[in-house]
Amino acid sequence: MRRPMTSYSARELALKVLDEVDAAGAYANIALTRVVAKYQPVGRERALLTELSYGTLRRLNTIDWVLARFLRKPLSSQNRWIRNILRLAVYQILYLDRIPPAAACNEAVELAKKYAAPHFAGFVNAVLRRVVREKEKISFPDREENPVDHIALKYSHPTWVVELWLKELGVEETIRICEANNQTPATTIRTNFLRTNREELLRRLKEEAGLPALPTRYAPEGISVRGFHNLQDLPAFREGLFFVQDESSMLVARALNPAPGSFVLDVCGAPGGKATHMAELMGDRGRILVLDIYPHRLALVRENCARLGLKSVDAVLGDAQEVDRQFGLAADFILVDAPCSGLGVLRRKPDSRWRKQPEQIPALVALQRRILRSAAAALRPGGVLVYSTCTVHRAENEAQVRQFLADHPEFVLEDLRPLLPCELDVKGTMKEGFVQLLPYQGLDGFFIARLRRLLTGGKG
Ligand SMILES: C[S@@+](CC[C@H](N)C(=O)[O-])C[C@H]1O[C@@H](n2cnc3c(N)ncnc32)[C@H](O)[C@@H]1O
Repeated sequence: MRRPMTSYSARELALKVLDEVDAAGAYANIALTRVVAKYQPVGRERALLTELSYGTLRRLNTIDWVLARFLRKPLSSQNRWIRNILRLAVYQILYLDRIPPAAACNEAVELAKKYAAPHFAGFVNAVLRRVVREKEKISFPDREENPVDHIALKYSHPTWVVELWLKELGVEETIRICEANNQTPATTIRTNFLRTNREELLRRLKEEAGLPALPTRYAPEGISVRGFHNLQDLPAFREGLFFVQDESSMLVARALNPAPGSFVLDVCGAPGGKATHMAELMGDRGRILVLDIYPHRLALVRENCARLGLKSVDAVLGDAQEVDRQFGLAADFILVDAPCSGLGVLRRKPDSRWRKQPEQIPALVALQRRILRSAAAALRPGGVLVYSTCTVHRAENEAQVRQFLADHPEFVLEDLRPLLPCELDVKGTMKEGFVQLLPYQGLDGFFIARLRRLLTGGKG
């Protein structure tokens, strides 16, 4: 067994992750990977490190609001090590029952001495002891009087995201989504049906790595793995037996359901999660052309195809807004897995909710509209187009598709019920041809719409 290189505790390593994110603007997953590579924590310490750093980042809004109650100077003007030491300790005090509050306080005091200066010890101790004493008395803004602040502070989400969901979904639904976004999601993998089957892969995962793995609920190729694991290090990964992918994402290829032997355009296709899935569903027969505007992401498509043993996928540099000029009426199936605001995958990336800005959205909506219009022109009459996003936002999803249909009478929505499990259909829209998947269903928040180009002219 690998031994830890150092005697750094999980809390100290979590502090290093928080500091990289706060001071250097690093992405949490990259900062965590760096810290793990350098200090090599193992087993429970490795799991606790992830829990502490990701948990603190997810709950940042709540933690900072709570701390502000106990500080005279704003948190933003505190010494940056002290700021993150306090955040880390408050996360443990408020959310981790298994860690005694005294242990969280004591270690915070030691970290303050080591990373800031010995004179901070008394201050850190006093603030945290007060948080422990008074935590039961903390009351959030009233839910009825001020639902935006109530949800943003209690469930730690940006105010603008809460406002958007409240307007579209109401209080109950918004709270359910925010709660789900604060849970650690399982990792899911997709069985490569061309090389193995799900039972066999489950057996290998158990035998080779002792992984607690279970079949996923909705996608017949999916396997859900709990806890932290270096899946990429497994022989089964290197042998191309699986691809790491969320279950929602697997359902997109199933909604398109391309026939073996057909020509498929995947116009925003890197790194090839859905393209490789489609190739597997097609028995690697036919041709799938993946476009993307980033060469380094296209290289990942090729790498994934090589590992999974797929020959029917080509990856080429191209702008999805211009496919109409290159492929007039040639494709049998088209996937538009559009760039989007990503509000459906906040549970996956703990710091992503704080990085997004509402000002970015109008340009995305306009880009999606141009991509859809251009892609549609490359579809043969009778062909099928699936539009998908990983967001929960009407303007990018249902409204985008409705606008497209208004502009393109030669397209109709097509019933998704024959293609996707009906238990997913919480809003009852699958018969109309689209579905909004939500994180509280246990998968990423995706939108999927299936459209068919009529054989002749328009509807009227
Ligand atoms: C949601 S991701 C696609 C994920 C991919 N379908 C998969 O399953 O692995 C959106 C992709 O669109 C690409 N993209 C953004 N603007 C584009 C454009 N104008 N033309 C083509 N691709 C674009 C991004 O680089 C990104 O890889």
